[in-house]
Amino acid sequence: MSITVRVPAKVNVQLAVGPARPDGFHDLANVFLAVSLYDEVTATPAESLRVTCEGPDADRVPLDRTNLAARAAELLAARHGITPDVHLHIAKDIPVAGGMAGGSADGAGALLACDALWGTGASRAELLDICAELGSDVPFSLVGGAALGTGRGEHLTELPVGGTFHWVFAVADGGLSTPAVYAEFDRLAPDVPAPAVSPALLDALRAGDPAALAGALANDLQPAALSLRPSLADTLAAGTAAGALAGIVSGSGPTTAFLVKDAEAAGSVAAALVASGTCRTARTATSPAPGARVLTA
Ligand SMILES: C[C@](O)(CO)[C@H](O)COP(=O)(O)OP(=O)(O)OC[C@H]1O[C@@H](n2ccc(N)nc2=O)[C@H](O)[C@@H]1O
Ligand SMILES: Nc1ncnc2c1ncn2[C@@H]1O[C@H](COP(=O)(O)OP(=O)(O)OP(=O)(O)O)[C@@H](O)[C@H]1O
Repeated sequence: MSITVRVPAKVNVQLAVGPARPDGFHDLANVFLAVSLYDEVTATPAESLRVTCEGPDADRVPLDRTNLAARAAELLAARHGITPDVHLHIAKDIPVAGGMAGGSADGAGALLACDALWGTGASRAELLDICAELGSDVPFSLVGGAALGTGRGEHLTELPVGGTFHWVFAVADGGLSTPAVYAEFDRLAPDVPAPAVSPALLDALRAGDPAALAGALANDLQPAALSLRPSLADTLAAGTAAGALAGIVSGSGPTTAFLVKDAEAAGSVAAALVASGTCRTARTATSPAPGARVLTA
């Protein structure tokens, strides 16, 4: 028997970053929106813990115990006195190291798949607790939809969304290291206030109004990502010149996200971005998307 779980990528429509904390993390006001690009994680009983991966970026995904899917299986098994003898296969469609929480998606997906396979019956609260242990973005991968993340991003409050938003994602060559981007943020902005969520942004989400959301998009990590990868400014310029309502670096980058008015605009902006030569490829998607879901039982 196998269990397959589908998990979405995310974009941060607001990422307000506070000062570095004593534990090295930063307090955030992090407004997550799940988008319709998905990884699938399949869990199958095996002799021992094993991870495999397929997809265009599969060669950049670690297959050892550092993979967040493997770590999720180990954490759940340890809590329930089980040996994590499972084969986890990742069908990867989310850009790797792109600021779209691909590794986090696989962690949440493996957790849900192993819970179903082993019949551990973990409560939602226990699953969210394990997700937070795996990484700051992992609880949102489980929950999906739209949510405000506080603390280091792991404390979630679900948010209402009044319509469908259309996006184009420009995928860059190579990745950016999340810790390196936060370190560059500290270097560029050593004195920052406590992070606060924007009421205008919450209103735009609730109304499902793309023009209002475009005016409220904000990512405090964007200057740091641009400092480490100056060519991202060309990608942002190409997307807005092609008619996007707004462009922003997705999370810690280097993927850039463009909000567009409808599906037709998404197609033309994606084509223009590819033709501009400022990105490796462009993907279209919509939001909100559901969180981690079991597909087969
Ligand atoms: C940039 C975002 O993707 C926005 O959602 C997240 O804040 C990053 O979340 P993540 O990849 O799950 O990050 P984690 O695995 O928890 O942490 C990786 C590293 O990122 C930095 N980090 C992460 C989250 C946070 N609130 N403050 C930080 O400073 C720390 O250097 C940490 O060691
Ligand atoms: N299942 C996984 N898929 C992809 N990368 C993984 C996975 N598990 C661990 N990693 C490691 O994590 C690094 C970051 O990959 P990931 O795709 O999660 O980045 P990201 O989308 O920028 O994350 P975030 O948006 O949460 O900061 C990779 O370079 C890889 O070494």
